[in-house]
This record gives sequence, structure tokens and C-alpha cells, in this order.
Amino acid sequence: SKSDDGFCSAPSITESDEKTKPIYWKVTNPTLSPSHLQDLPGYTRSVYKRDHALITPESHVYSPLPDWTNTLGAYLITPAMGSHFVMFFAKMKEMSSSGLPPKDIERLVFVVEGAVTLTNTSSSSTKLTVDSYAYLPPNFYHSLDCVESATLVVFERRYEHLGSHTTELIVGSTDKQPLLETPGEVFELRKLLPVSLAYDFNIHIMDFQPGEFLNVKEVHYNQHGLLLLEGQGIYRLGDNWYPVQAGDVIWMAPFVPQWYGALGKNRSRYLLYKDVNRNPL
Ligand SMILES: NC(=O)N[C@H](N)C(=O)O
Ligand SMILES: [Mn+2]
Repeated sequence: SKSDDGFCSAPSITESDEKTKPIYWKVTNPTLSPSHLQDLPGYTRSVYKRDHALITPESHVYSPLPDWTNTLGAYLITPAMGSHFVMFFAKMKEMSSSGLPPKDIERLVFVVEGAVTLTNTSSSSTKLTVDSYAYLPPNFYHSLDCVESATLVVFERRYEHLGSHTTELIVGSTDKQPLLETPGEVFELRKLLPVSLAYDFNIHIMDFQPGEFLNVKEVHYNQHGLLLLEGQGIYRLGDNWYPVQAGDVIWMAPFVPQWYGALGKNRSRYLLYKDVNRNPL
């Protein structure tokens, strides 16, 4: 065969081969199939617009996290976009530790890979494994320590006081949170934080079976930071319709029209930051 003569042995189809291919051949052999797109130089699904952003894994950029040791961070949502919170991935390596957030900043960490140990001054230390999370109130001394490796998704914001309410340390895991009523909707909903007024945000875990979608075509004052944990589907943001899959992150500014339809063969699950319980004025 041709490839035996040496250097010119690329497996791709040459121009003369194309002409001899049967009619409709490209339908089943597309040159920009999903597998090709993954490696296409310069190609990304990421988008950054005034009222929303989609940040897909090939665009995540890691650098050392200030105040943490042996940890790389990728800030995915920050106030530079108009948000009042930050959302970042923290990739903790062998023998790594967290730093403390700045004064008056509350924090929620959710483990997506590996395990960390949470230590604070009062209680004994707690191991956080995949699917578990901790809420750390503002000015609450704590340390997250990792022996092997862990990937955390972290949310932080300046706590907005309301009267004399105060928040408390919370440790839990998604699978232990009860399913909540979702009148008019079909997705399954769990919340990671109490719904009481003390908390100025919550994290929703939303599950959709393939074919299920949001009934409400939502437009609301709240902001969102979303991580798709499982599955695939179409996210509508404003007038744009984005194919999305596990690992994708979305920023939704206040009032951006938003809708999700789950596709594929498996459950979609996403984790969603939402500011709640405060007067927008
Ligand atoms: N985009 C969303 O999934 N939004 C949620 N349903 C919410 O705002 O509660
Ligand atoms: Mn919403």
C-alpha cells in the first residue's frame, strides 16, 4: 500500500479519495465531528457576554491561590463580570492547605474530587469527601487540609447582615439533603443551606432526567453561578442556546433569560449559587 513507501502516510482522506467516496459520505464522516472539535486549534465553546458567560474546561486557567499552600486555583466568576460573589475551582495537591477568606467574607466549599479534612477551633476535624460540603460563616477560623489530592468548587461573598441574625458552620452532603417541593416544575431540588433569613445565598442541587426541562422561562433579580456536575443539555441564556456538558461553568447576571433542557442518556445534575433573602435595594 501507499503508506509503505515512507514519510507520506497520514491516515486522512486525500482530495482524490474524496471524489471517489459515495454520495452522502460526509454525513457519517463529518470533518468537524465532536471529537475533531475537541482538538481544533483555537476552538473553544467558552463565551463571555454582558449578562452571561459560559466557561468550558479547555478555557480554565490555573495559578497559585494566594494564601493557600500547594493549591492551584481558577477563578471562573468574579466581580469583574458584575457578580457580587466569586466562584473558583481549587485544585489541592499533596499536603496542601487552604487560606482564610478576607474579613467579613463567607465561604462555601463543595468537594468534586478527592477528600479534604476540615478543622476549626471548636469541634473535632471532619473529613469531606466527594459530594460533601461545608459552609463557613464570615470571620470563622478554619483550615482545609489535603493529604493526597482534591478538587473543590468554592463560593465566597461579603456577608450581608440582616438584623441580629447570624449564620453557623454547616457540614453536609447532597445525598443527605431532603428533596424539596418544586410546584410547577419536574426537576428534583435539594438545597445545601437552611432557608432561614440569616443566609444571604443558597446552593441548589437540581436533577433533570433526559428530556426534562425548566417549565418557567426564568427572568429574575438573583444572580447565579452554575457548575454542571453530570449530564448534557441545552442552556438558553438570553437569545443564545448553548450545548453544555458536565464540567461547564455558567455565570448568569440578574435578569438574563434562562432555561435548561436536559438531553443525552443520563441524568443532568447541576449545582447553582443563588442570592436570596435580601432586599435588592
Ligand atoms: N437557572 C435555574 O435553574 N434557576 C433556578 N431554577 C432558580 O432560580 O431557582
Ligand atoms: Mn434561576
